[in-house]
Amino acid sequence: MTTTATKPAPLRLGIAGITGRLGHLIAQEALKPHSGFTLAGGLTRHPEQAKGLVPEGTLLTNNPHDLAQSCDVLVDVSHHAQTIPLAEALMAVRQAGHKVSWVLGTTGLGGQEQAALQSAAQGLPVLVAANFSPALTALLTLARQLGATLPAEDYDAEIMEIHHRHKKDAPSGTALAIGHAVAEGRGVDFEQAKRIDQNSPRTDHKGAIGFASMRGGAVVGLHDLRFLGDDEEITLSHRALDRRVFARGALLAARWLGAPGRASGLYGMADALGLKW
Ligand SMILES: NC(=O)C1=CN([C@@H]2O[C@H](COP(=O)(O)OP(=O)(O)OC[C@H]3O[C@@H](n4cnc5c(N)ncnc54)[C@H](OP(=O)(O)O)[C@@H]3O)[C@@H](O)[C@H]2O)C=CC1
Ligand SMILES: O=C(O)C1=N[C@H](C(=O)O)C[C@H](O)C1
Repeated sequence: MTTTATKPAPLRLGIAGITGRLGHLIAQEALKPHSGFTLAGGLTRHPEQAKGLVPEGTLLTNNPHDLAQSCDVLVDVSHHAQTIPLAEALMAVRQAGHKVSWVLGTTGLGGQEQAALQSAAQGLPVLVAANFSPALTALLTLARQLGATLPAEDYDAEIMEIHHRHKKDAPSGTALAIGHAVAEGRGVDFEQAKRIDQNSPRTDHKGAIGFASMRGGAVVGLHDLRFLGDDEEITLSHRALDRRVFARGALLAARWLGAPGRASGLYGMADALGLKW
Protein backbone atom coordinates (compact mmCIF):
# COMPACT_ATOMS: atom_id res chain seq x y z
CA MET A 1 0.00 0.00 0.00
CA THR A 2 1.36 3.44 -0.85
CA THR A 3 0.78 6.43 1.38
CA THR A 4 0.67 9.97 0.04
CA ALA A 5 2.08 12.68 2.30
CA THR A 6 -0.39 15.54 2.54
CA LYS A 7 1.16 18.96 2.00
CA PRO A 8 0.02 21.52 4.57
CA ALA A 9 -2.18 24.28 3.15
CA PRO A 10 -0.30 27.56 2.64
CA LEU A 11 -0.54 29.96 5.56
CA ARG A 12 -2.22 33.28 4.88
CA LEU A 13 0.31 35.95 5.80
CA GLY A 14 -0.45 39.50 6.92
CA ILE A 15 2.33 42.08 7.12
CA ALA A 16 2.13 45.22 9.28
CA GLY A 17 4.63 47.69 7.83
CA ILE A 18 4.38 46.20 4.32
CA THR A 19 5.70 49.37 2.64
CA GLY A 20 8.80 49.49 4.88
CA ARG A 21 12.40 48.48 4.24
CA LEU A 22 11.86 45.06 5.85
CA GLY A 23 8.12 44.62 5.25
CA HIS A 24 8.37 44.78 1.46
CA LEU A 25 11.17 42.17 1.46
CA ILE A 26 9.04 39.82 3.57
CA ALA A 27 6.24 40.26 1.00
CA GLN A 28 8.66 39.46 -1.85
CA GLU A 29 9.91 36.32 -0.11
CA ALA A 30 6.37 35.18 0.72
CA LEU A 31 5.26 35.66 -2.91
CA LYS A 32 7.95 33.27 -4.20
CA PRO A 33 6.65 29.88 -5.37
CA HIS A 34 6.69 27.18 -2.66
CA SER A 35 7.21 29.71 0.16
CA GLY A 36 4.40 28.03 2.07
CA PHE A 37 2.47 31.33 2.22
CA THR A 38 -0.14 33.29 0.39
CA LEU A 39 -0.08 37.04 0.92
CA ALA A 40 -3.34 37.93 2.66
CA GLY A 41 -2.58 41.63 2.93
CA GLY A 42 -0.72 44.45 4.58
CA LEU A 43 -1.23 47.19 7.12
CA THR A 44 -0.24 50.61 5.80
CA ARG A 45 -1.22 54.25 6.18
CA HIS A 46 -0.17 54.75 2.56
CA PRO A 47 -1.74 52.00 0.39
CA GLU A 48 -0.65 53.84 -2.78
CA GLN A 49 2.99 53.14 -1.81
CA ALA A 50 2.32 49.39 -1.78
CA LYS A 51 1.01 49.30 -5.36
CA GLY A 52 3.42 47.32 -7.52
CA LEU A 53 4.78 45.54 -4.43
CA VAL A 54 1.82 43.19 -4.16
CA PRO A 55 -0.54 41.51 -6.64
CA GLU A 56 -3.58 43.56 -7.59
CA GLY A 57 -6.49 42.94 -5.24
CA THR A 58 -4.31 42.23 -2.18
CA LEU A 59 -5.86 43.74 0.93
CA LEU A 60 -4.09 46.99 1.88
CA THR A 61 -5.64 48.56 4.94
CA ASN A 62 -4.93 50.91 7.82
CA ASN A 63 -7.35 48.91 10.01
CA PRO A 64 -5.56 46.28 12.17
CA HIS A 65 -8.86 44.43 12.73
CA ASP A 66 -9.43 43.93 8.98
CA LEU A 67 -5.92 42.52 8.52
CA ALA A 68 -6.07 40.33 11.65
CA GLN A 69 -9.24 38.58 10.52
CA SER A 70 -7.89 37.97 7.01
CA CYS A 71 -4.69 36.12 7.92
CA ASP A 72 -3.42 33.08 9.82
CA VAL A 73 -0.14 34.72 10.89
CA LEU A 74 0.47 38.44 11.19
CA VAL A 75 4.10 39.57 10.99
CA ASP A 76 4.59 43.04 12.44
CA VAL A 77 7.60 45.05 11.29
CA SER A 78 6.09 48.53 11.50
CA HIS A 79 6.41 50.96 14.41
CA HIS A 80 5.74 50.59 18.12
CA ALA A 81 2.81 53.04 17.80
CA GLN A 82 1.02 50.08 16.14
CA THR A 83 1.71 47.54 18.91
CA ILE A 84 -1.31 48.26 21.12
CA PRO A 85 -3.86 48.58 18.25
CA LEU A 86 -2.51 45.34 16.77
CA ALA A 87 -2.62 43.51 20.12
CA GLU A 88 -6.23 44.62 20.65
CA ALA A 89 -7.30 43.62 17.14
CA LEU A 90 -5.60 40.22 17.33
CA MET A 91 -7.15 39.44 20.73
CA ALA A 92 -10.59 40.48 19.50
CA VAL A 93 -10.53 38.26 16.41
CA ARG A 94 -9.07 35.37 18.39
CA GLN A 95 -11.87 35.70 20.94
CA ALA A 96 -14.32 35.62 18.04
CA GLY A 97 -12.90 32.19 17.14
CA HIS A 98 -10.38 33.04 14.38
CA LYS A 99 -7.05 31.24 14.94
CA VAL A 100 -4.49 33.94 14.24
CA SER A 101 -0.96 34.24 15.62
CA TRP A 102 1.50 37.16 15.87
CA VAL A 103 5.18 37.46 14.97
CA LEU A 104 6.42 40.74 16.44
CA GLY A 105 9.70 42.05 15.03
CA THR A 106 9.14 45.76 15.66
CA THR A 107 11.55 47.34 18.16
CA GLY A 108 11.49 50.39 20.42
CA LEU A 109 8.51 49.19 22.50
CA GLY A 110 7.72 51.06 25.74
CA GLY A 111 6.33 49.60 28.97
CA GLN A 112 2.64 49.73 27.97
CA GLU A 113 3.40 48.13 24.62
CA GLN A 114 5.35 45.35 26.35
CA ALA A 115 2.37 44.82 28.66
CA ALA A 116 0.00 44.62 25.66
CA LEU A 117 2.03 41.87 24.02
CA GLN A 118 2.27 39.95 27.30
CA SER A 119 -1.48 40.01 27.65
CA ALA A 120 -1.99 39.04 23.98
CA ALA A 121 0.25 36.01 24.57
CA GLN A 122 -2.28 34.72 27.08
CA GLY A 123 -4.83 34.32 24.30
CA LEU A 124 -2.79 33.54 21.17
CA PRO A 125 0.67 32.35 20.08
CA VAL A 126 3.06 35.35 20.00
CA LEU A 127 6.69 35.18 18.87
CA VAL A 128 8.81 38.22 19.74
CA ALA A 129 12.23 38.68 18.12
CA ALA A 130 14.17 41.93 17.88
CA ASN A 131 16.34 40.12 15.35
CA PHE A 132 15.21 37.36 12.97
CA SER A 133 18.76 36.31 12.02
CA PRO A 134 19.69 32.71 12.98
CA ALA A 135 23.33 33.61 13.72
CA LEU A 136 22.35 36.54 15.93
CA THR A 137 19.95 34.23 17.79
CA ALA A 138 22.90 31.88 18.42
CA LEU A 139 24.95 34.87 19.63
CA LEU A 140 22.36 35.46 22.37
CA THR A 141 23.11 31.98 23.74
CA LEU A 142 26.85 32.74 23.74
CA ALA A 143 26.23 36.12 25.41
CA ARG A 144 24.34 34.41 28.19
CA GLN A 145 27.09 31.82 28.62
CA LEU A 146 29.84 34.47 28.77
CA GLY A 147 27.74 36.48 31.22
CA ALA A 148 27.51 33.40 33.44
CA THR A 149 31.23 32.61 33.10
CA LEU A 150 33.11 35.93 33.35
CA PRO A 151 32.73 37.67 36.75
CA ALA A 152 31.05 41.07 36.45
CA GLU A 153 33.59 42.64 38.83
CA ASP A 154 36.47 41.67 36.50
CA TYR A 155 34.93 42.05 33.04
CA ASP A 156 32.96 45.12 31.92
CA ALA A 157 30.21 44.19 29.44
CA GLU A 158 29.79 46.73 26.62
CA ILE A 159 27.44 46.48 23.64
CA MET A 160 28.03 48.57 20.53
CA GLU A 161 25.64 48.78 17.57
CA ILE A 162 25.63 50.60 14.22
CA HIS A 163 22.60 51.03 11.95
CA HIS A 164 21.55 52.97 8.86
CA ARG A 165 20.67 56.67 9.01
CA HIS A 166 16.87 56.05 9.00
CA LYS A 167 16.64 53.96 12.16
CA LYS A 168 14.27 55.49 14.70
CA ASP A 169 15.13 53.76 18.00
CA ALA A 170 18.32 53.46 20.05
CA PRO A 171 19.76 51.32 21.46
CA SER A 172 18.57 48.81 18.89
CA GLY A 173 16.18 46.08 20.03
CA THR A 174 18.93 43.56 19.34
CA ALA A 175 21.44 45.41 21.54
CA LEU A 176 18.88 45.37 24.35
CA ALA A 177 18.24 41.64 23.79
CA ILE A 178 22.00 40.99 24.03
CA GLY A 179 22.07 43.02 27.26
CA HIS A 180 19.17 40.97 28.64
CA ALA A 181 21.06 37.76 27.80
CA VAL A 182 24.19 38.97 29.63
CA ALA A 183 22.10 40.02 32.64
CA GLU A 184 20.37 36.64 32.64
CA GLY A 185 23.74 34.86 32.57
CA ARG A 186 24.96 37.03 35.44
CA GLY A 187 21.74 36.50 37.39
CA VAL A 188 21.13 40.26 37.74
CA ASP A 189 18.23 42.59 36.99
CA PHE A 190 18.74 44.11 33.52
CA GLU A 191 16.97 47.38 34.36
CA GLN A 192 19.38 47.95 37.27
CA ALA A 193 22.45 46.93 35.27
CA LYS A 194 21.86 48.82 32.00
CA ARG A 195 24.00 51.91 31.39
CA ILE A 196 22.90 53.94 28.39
CA ASP A 197 24.20 57.34 29.46
CA GLN A 198 27.99 56.88 29.53
CA ASN A 199 28.62 60.38 30.91
CA SER A 200 30.22 59.36 34.24
CA PRO A 201 33.05 57.02 35.29
CA ARG A 202 32.10 53.40 34.84
CA THR A 203 33.40 52.65 38.33
CA ASP A 204 30.33 54.53 39.70
CA HIS A 205 28.09 51.79 38.30
CA LYS A 206 29.55 48.42 39.29
CA GLY A 207 28.59 45.48 37.09
CA ALA A 208 27.02 47.80 34.51
CA ILE A 209 26.05 46.57 31.05
CA GLY A 210 26.90 49.49 28.78
CA PHE A 211 25.47 50.55 25.40
CA ALA A 212 26.76 52.68 22.55
CA SER A 213 24.86 53.46 19.32
CA MET A 214 25.98 54.92 16.02
CA ARG A 215 23.77 55.87 13.03
CA GLY A 216 24.85 56.46 9.47
CA GLY A 217 24.85 55.37 5.86
CA ALA A 218 23.18 52.13 4.84
CA VAL A 219 24.47 49.82 7.59
CA VAL A 220 22.02 46.90 7.75
CA GLY A 221 22.95 46.02 11.34
CA LEU A 222 26.15 45.55 13.31
CA HIS A 223 26.35 44.38 16.92
CA ASP A 224 29.44 43.81 19.05
CA LEU A 225 29.45 42.51 22.62
CA ARG A 226 32.72 43.05 24.48
CA PHE A 227 33.83 41.82 27.86
CA LEU A 228 36.70 44.12 28.85
CA GLY A 229 39.06 42.99 31.62
CA ASP A 230 42.34 44.45 32.89
CA ASP A 231 44.51 41.96 31.02
CA GLU A 232 42.29 40.59 28.26
CA GLU A 233 39.18 41.23 26.20
CA ILE A 234 36.76 39.07 24.27
CA THR A 235 34.35 40.23 21.54
CA LEU A 236 31.33 38.56 19.97
CA SER A 237 30.56 40.31 16.70
CA HIS A 238 27.67 40.02 14.24
CA ARG A 239 27.15 41.90 11.01
CA ALA A 240 24.04 41.52 8.86
CA LEU A 241 25.12 41.87 5.23
CA ASP A 242 21.70 41.78 3.57
CA ARG A 243 18.30 42.68 5.05
CA ARG A 244 16.90 39.54 3.43
CA VAL A 245 18.38 37.53 6.31
CA PHE A 246 15.68 39.16 8.48
CA ALA A 247 12.95 38.60 5.88
CA ARG A 248 13.73 34.89 5.60
CA GLY A 249 13.99 34.59 9.39
CA ALA A 250 10.61 36.29 9.77
CA LEU A 251 9.03 33.71 7.45
CA LEU A 252 10.74 30.85 9.31
CA ALA A 253 9.25 32.25 12.53
CA ALA A 254 5.80 32.64 10.91
CA ARG A 255 5.88 29.08 9.54
CA TRP A 256 6.77 27.70 12.98
CA LEU A 257 4.26 29.83 14.89
CA GLY A 258 1.45 29.15 12.44
CA ALA A 259 1.86 25.35 12.60
CA PRO A 260 -1.42 23.62 13.47
CA GLY A 261 -1.96 23.21 17.22
CA ARG A 262 0.59 25.83 18.34
CA ALA A 263 -0.47 26.78 21.87
CA SER A 264 -1.01 30.34 23.07
CA GLY A 265 2.04 31.78 24.82
CA LEU A 266 5.14 33.87 24.37
CA TYR A 267 7.89 32.43 22.15
CA GLY A 268 11.25 33.59 20.80
CA MET A 269 13.37 33.01 17.72
CA ALA A 270 15.32 30.28 19.56
CA ASP A 271 12.08 28.28 19.80
CA ALA A 272 11.45 28.56 16.06
CA LEU A 273 15.04 27.53 15.30
CA GLY A 274 14.95 24.68 17.81
CA LEU A 275 17.92 26.14 19.72
CA LYS A 276 18.29 25.24 23.37
CA TRP A 277 19.19 28.07 25.72
N1 LIG B 1 13.25 41.71 14.04
C1 LIG B 1 14.13 41.98 13.07
O1 LIG B 1 14.92 41.11 12.63
C2 LIG B 1 14.15 43.35 12.48
C3 LIG B 1 13.36 44.32 12.99
N2 LIG B 1 13.32 45.55 12.43
C4 LIG B 1 12.40 46.50 13.02
O2 LIG B 1 11.27 46.59 12.18
C5 LIG B 1 10.72 47.90 12.25
C6 LIG B 1 10.62 48.46 10.84
O3 LIG B 1 11.91 48.65 10.31
P1 LIG B 1 12.09 49.22 8.82
O4 LIG B 1 11.40 48.33 7.86
O5 LIG B 1 13.52 49.52 8.65
O6 LIG B 1 11.30 50.61 8.99
P2 LIG B 1 10.52 51.46 7.89
O7 LIG B 1 10.35 52.81 8.49
O8 LIG B 1 11.17 51.30 6.57
O9 LIG B 1 9.10 50.73 7.81
C7 LIG B 1 8.17 50.77 8.83
C8 LIG B 1 6.79 50.94 8.24
O10 LIG B 1 5.87 51.00 9.32
C9 LIG B 1 4.78 51.83 8.95
N3 LIG B 1 4.32 52.62 10.11
C10 LIG B 1 3.17 52.42 10.74
N4 LIG B 1 2.99 53.28 11.74
C11 LIG B 1 4.06 54.07 11.75
C12 LIG B 1 4.44 55.15 12.58
N5 LIG B 1 3.67 55.60 13.58
N6 LIG B 1 5.63 55.73 12.31
C13 LIG B 1 6.39 55.28 11.32
N7 LIG B 1 6.09 54.22 10.49
C14 LIG B 1 4.91 53.64 10.73
C15 LIG B 1 5.23 52.69 7.78
O11 LIG B 1 4.40 52.34 6.69
P3 LIG B 1 3.22 53.31 6.18
O12 LIG B 1 3.81 54.70 6.11
O13 LIG B 1 2.89 52.71 4.84
O14 LIG B 1 2.12 53.18 7.16
C16 LIG B 1 6.63 52.21 7.45
O15 LIG B 1 6.82 51.95 6.08
C17 LIG B 1 11.64 48.70 13.18
O16 LIG B 1 11.10 48.69 14.48
C18 LIG B 1 12.94 47.91 13.13
O17 LIG B 1 13.74 48.08 14.27
C19 LIG B 1 14.07 45.86 11.34
C20 LIG B 1 14.91 44.93 10.80
C21 LIG B 1 15.04 43.59 11.34
O1 LIG C 1 15.95 48.98 12.28
C1 LIG C 1 16.70 48.11 11.77
O2 LIG C 1 17.17 48.21 10.64
C2 LIG C 1 17.00 46.93 12.58
N1 LIG C 1 16.35 46.77 13.70
C3 LIG C 1 16.46 45.69 14.60
C4 LIG C 1 16.92 46.15 15.96
O3 LIG C 1 16.51 47.24 16.41
O4 LIG C 1 17.67 45.45 16.61
C5 LIG C 1 17.22 44.52 14.04
C6 LIG C 1 18.29 44.83 13.04
O5 LIG C 1 19.49 45.08 13.70
C7 LIG C 1 17.94 45.91 12.05
